[in-house]
Amino acid sequence: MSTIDRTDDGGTSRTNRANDRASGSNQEPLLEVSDLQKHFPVNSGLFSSIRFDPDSGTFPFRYDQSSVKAVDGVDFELRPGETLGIVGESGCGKSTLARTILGLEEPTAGDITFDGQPTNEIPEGEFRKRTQMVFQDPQSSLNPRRKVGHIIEDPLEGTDWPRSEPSVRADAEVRTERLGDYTVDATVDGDADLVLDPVDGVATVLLTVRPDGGPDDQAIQTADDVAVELPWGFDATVTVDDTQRTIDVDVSVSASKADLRRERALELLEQVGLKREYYDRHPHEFSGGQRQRINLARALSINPDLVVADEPVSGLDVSVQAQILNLMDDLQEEYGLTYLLISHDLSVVRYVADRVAVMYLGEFVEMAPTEELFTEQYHPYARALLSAVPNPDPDQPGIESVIQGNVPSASDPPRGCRFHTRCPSFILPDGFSTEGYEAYDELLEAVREKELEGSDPDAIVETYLGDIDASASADTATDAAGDGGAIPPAARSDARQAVERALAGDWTAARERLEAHESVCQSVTPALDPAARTGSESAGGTERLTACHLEVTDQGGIREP
Ligand SMILES: Nc1ncnc2c1ncn2[C@@H]1O[C@H](COP(=O)(O)OP(=O)(O)OP(=O)(O)O)[C@@H](O)[C@H]1O
Repeated sequence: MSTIDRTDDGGTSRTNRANDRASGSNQEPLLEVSDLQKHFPVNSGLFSSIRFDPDSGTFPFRYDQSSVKAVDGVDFELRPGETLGIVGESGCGKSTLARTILGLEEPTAGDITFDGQPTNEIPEGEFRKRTQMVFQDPQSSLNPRRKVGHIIEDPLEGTDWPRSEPSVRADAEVRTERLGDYTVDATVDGDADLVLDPVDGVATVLLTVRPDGGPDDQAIQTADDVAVELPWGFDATVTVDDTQRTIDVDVSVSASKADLRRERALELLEQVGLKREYYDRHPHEFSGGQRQRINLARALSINPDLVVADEPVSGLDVSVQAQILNLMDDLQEEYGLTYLLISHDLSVVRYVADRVAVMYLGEFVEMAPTEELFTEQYHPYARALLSAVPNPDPDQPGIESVIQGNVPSASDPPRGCRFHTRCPSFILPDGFSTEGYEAYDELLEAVREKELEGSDPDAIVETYLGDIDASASADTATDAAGDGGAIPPAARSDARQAVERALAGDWTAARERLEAHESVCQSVTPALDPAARTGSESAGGTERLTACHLEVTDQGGIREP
């Protein structure tokens, strides 16, 4: 599988710019996401939600309220001009996170703040103007029946750009060239904001006034001797008062809204490396890379602050991927864009992201500056993921897992650390061998499910834990328990008592007694906290965050499950 090489043309300057951005990390965040959750109900219809349950009392049915926990408690900040990459296996919740941030999905819980304001308090139109999404598949996200120029203009129409606000005062900022003693007075009529975005309610029109033809101002006798340069869409009427040595310039808007949108689309086509003549063509006349350029032009048309790109180069040739990523980088520089970039392809994220968040089953498990994460991963899942390879099958994009076991269901994620069922660094409780703990855990699971068979406690304990000590190797047994057993005596004794309680019908007490010896990986959900190990602080001062009990700080670093 080929990957994008960061050292190709432009790579060095990109790295430097990323460092510059990192050094600006004391800026206020553009986006703050706090404990964000998005759960989808498993059953949406009334009848499909009703489940047979003989334990439900007189009416043996219950309402199934289970849900897919697609995003389940995500926190992060994104600073202006920064690129945060999000990686994780297929189905871990990346797209749902992006869609929820942009308001395309209603959050189940949590807060999203954009430029200091909760997004649910920002008028929808205003938020739409400042955020855009670049979709995964440029083939399907471009309407084949429409001209690309019109496709690029869509967001402009959607946000009613340019907005006509004749009441907005317009200032003409005059640049004069070689005009000596002349005073230039400029007034702007009408909808100056049609052309230039008003800032703080004042539209600014830059115009350059100079003598037309002659080397000095003595040549100015009439308006014909004055040249005025204006932005596209403006006209100027010039009057020269030679006795007072004043040149009056009246500026008016000459273009219609449609003209202005068209001009903006043409400019954008050029900016994304396409020709103005392409305006009238249709999407099928373009290659995949060109279509993604059109997508970018459309996204940028309304000058957004935040662009969320979900698999923006998926399915493109590697060389074209690099061109598109370089273009995104250039546009970021030019427009001061902030990117949230989702990709299953780790080389893509490495190429453009300043920081990377690794996502697993709806949660972030590690977040770090890109190169530091790629150099050393602190979370076992991040480690496993970075040794995985992208799936080369274009019909099945996603990360082909090299991690043992299946991804657990997002509607019933494991307790504690969600990765513990597949974790190669699972923390065994004191005194247990691996085999001993697996047997103990099976007994605990049977008690949770209320599925113990038989009535003799000793026989039941024997069934689950009986041959562990015998089958454990001498080394394992000695190392694990220190007393020759693979299950510590206290746990074995508690198991016996737990089974007795269960047989007496007190399943809760039985479960709690067994849980007293549970691994911390199962009993406690690790928080995404600064890693405890030396060097957890990156060179740029950004903390490396990791949700793993192996990285617990002195202050605790755990949160309630
Ligand atoms: N509208 C929905 N209704 C129900 N479940 C959904 C919905 N959208 C997503 N899901 C589920 O939420 C989980 C996360 O899906 P999501 O598409 O966000 O993951 P992803 O990481 O983007 O995956 P991929 O890389 O394959 O696109 C999955 O279990 C998915 O089936």
